[in-house]
Amino acid sequence: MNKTLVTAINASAELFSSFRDDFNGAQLLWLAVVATIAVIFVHLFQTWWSLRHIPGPFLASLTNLQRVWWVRTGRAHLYHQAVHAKYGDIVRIGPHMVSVSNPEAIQTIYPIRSGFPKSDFYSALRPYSSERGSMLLVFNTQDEQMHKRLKSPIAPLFSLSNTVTFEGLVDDVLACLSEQLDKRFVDTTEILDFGKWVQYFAFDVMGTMSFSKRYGFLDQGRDDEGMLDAIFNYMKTAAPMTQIPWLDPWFYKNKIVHSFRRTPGMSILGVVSKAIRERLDGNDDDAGTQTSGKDFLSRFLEIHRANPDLPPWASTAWTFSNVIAGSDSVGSVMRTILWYVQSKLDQSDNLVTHPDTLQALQRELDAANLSRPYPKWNEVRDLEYLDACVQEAVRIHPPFALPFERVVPVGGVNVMGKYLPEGVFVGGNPYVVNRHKPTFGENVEDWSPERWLGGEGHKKKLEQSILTFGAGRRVCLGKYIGLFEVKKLIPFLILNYEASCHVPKCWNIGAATDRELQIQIIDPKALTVENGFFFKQEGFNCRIKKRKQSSTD
Ligand code: HEM
Repeated sequence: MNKTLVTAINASAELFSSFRDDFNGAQLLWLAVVATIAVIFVHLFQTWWSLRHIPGPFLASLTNLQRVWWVRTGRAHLYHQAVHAKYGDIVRIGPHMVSVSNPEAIQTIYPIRSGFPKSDFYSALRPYSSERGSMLLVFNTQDEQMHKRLKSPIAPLFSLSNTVTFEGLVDDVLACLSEQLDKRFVDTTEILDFGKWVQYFAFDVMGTMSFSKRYGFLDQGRDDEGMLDAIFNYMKTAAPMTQIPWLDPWFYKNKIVHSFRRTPGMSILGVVSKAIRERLDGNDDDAGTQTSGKDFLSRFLEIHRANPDLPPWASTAWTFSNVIAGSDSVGSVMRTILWYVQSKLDQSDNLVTHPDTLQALQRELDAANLSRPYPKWNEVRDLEYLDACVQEAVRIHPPFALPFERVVPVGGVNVMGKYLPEGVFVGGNPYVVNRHKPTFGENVEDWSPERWLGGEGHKKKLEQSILTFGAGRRVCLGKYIGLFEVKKLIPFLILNYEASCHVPKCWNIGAATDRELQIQIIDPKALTVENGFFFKQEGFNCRIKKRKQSSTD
C-alpha cells in the first residue's frame, strides 16, 4: 500500500481517538465517514497528480480496474490501439502505468544493460504450487542478479549454431506430420483444423528437442492430456492479474485457495517433473539413444551438475520454460503465415486471397532447388520472400500481446520527450508498436510482405522496430529456435500441399480465381482471436491435397 496512504490513515485514527470523548456515537460515525472520504480523495488526487502530464483516459489515472477489464474482454490489444490513436505515442493506461506505441522508445525502455527491471506484471505469470510457492523462470524473474544466474549458463544452448544441430529431429517430426496429413486429410472428405495441427507440430518439435520424444499430439491427432488448453488457461487466468498483481496472492497464489483451486500451470509442471525424474532415475525409454544425449533436458541436467551453486529447482525451471514459452508462440507464427498466405478478410468482411503472396512464395521456393521432401535450413534461411513473409507474420500477429512492463529506475527517465519518475511502470504492447504508421506505413493493418523488401538497411530498421520478441537484455532467448522451426515448416507445406479447387459460391473471394487458392478455407469467418496475454487464434479449417511437383523440379 502507498506510504502516504498509510500515514494518512494513521493520522486519521489518532485524530479520531482524540475526538472520542467530545462527540456522541452518531457524530463519531459521520466524522469517520468524512475522514475516510477525505483520505480516499487525497489519495486519488495524489495518484492522478503524479503523472498528470501523460495523457490518457481519466479513469486510468485513478485505478487499474479499467485495464483489468480490457484484458478480461480478450481484446486488450484493440483497447490499447484505440487509446494510442486518441492520445498519441505515450499514454497513461493505469495510475502508475504508461504505454508507448512508438518503436523509437524501445531502446530506452528495453536497454541491453541492466537497471531497467521487469515489473510485478511478471510475478503474476509464475506458476504456483503449495509445496514450492511461486516458481521463478528465466522469463518471469524480476531480480536482475537471479536472472543472470539462471540465464547465463544456458544461453549458449539457444544460439543459432546450436539450434541447427536439432535439424534432424525437426525433420523426423516433419515426417510424422506429413504421414498424418496424408493419411487423414489428403484425398479424404475430412476437414483439417490447420491451426490445431501446426500447434501440434510446434509442440511435438519442442517435446523432441527437450525430451527426445514427441508428446504424441501428431501421432494421435489430438491433445489427450489437455496440455494445450492447460497452457492457454494458465495464461488466460494470469492475464488480468498481471494488470493488478498485488491481488494475485489473494485470488490465486496462497495455500487456502490452492487447496480447492489448482493453478492451471501445474499440470504442465507435472509433465516436466515426471520427465526429469525419469531421466534422473534412468527409466526414460529414450535415454541413451542417439538423440537423448543431445536434447535440452540432458544438457540442462549437465549444466546444473556443473554449477552446484544454482538453485535446486533450476533444471525444472529451464525445462518448464521450454514447454510453456517455446511451443504455442511458434505455432501461432506458423498459423499466421499460413492464414495470411491463403486468405484475408477485407474491410467489408469478404474473403479475399493473397494469390500474389502465394505465387511469389511458390516461385521462390520452386526456383531454389530445395531438398525434398524436407528443405534444409541452409537452403531456406536466406530466401528473401520467405523471410519477408515470416517477418510480416511476426509483425501482424505477435503471439504475446500485452505491454511488456518495466520499472523506471532511480533518477527517472525521459521517454518520447516526457519525464517518467522513478518507480513508474512503462512498456509497449507489440500489437500496437508493430502497427506504428510512421514506421511501417499507412497500410499497417494489411498483410504485406513487400514492406520488408527494401534492401538490408531498410529491413534491419524495421526488424529493430518490432517488439514481438521483446528487446534488449530480456529479449526472447528462443528466437532462433522459433524462426528455425517456422522456416522448416512453411516451405515444406507450401512445396508439398495444395488445395482442391472448389470454393463454395456463398463466399465472395474478390478477384482471386479458384486456381489461386492453394488451400481451401472452409469458413474464413470462423478464425477468431482471443488475447489472454498469449494471443490465440482458432478456427482455421481447410481441405488439402498433395501439390503436383512444379516443372522446375
Ligand atoms: C515465435 C516464437 C516466440 C516468440 C514470439 C517469443 C516471444 C517472447 C517474448 C515476447 C519474450 C519476453 C519479452 C519480455 O518480457 O520483455 C520472450 C522471452 C523468452 N522466451 Fe520467447 N518467444 C518465442 C519462442 C521461444 C522459444 C522457442 C523458446 C524456448 C525454446 C523461448 C524462450 C524464451 C525465454 C527463456 C525467455 C526469457 C528471456 C529472458 O527473460 O531473458 N521463446 N519470448
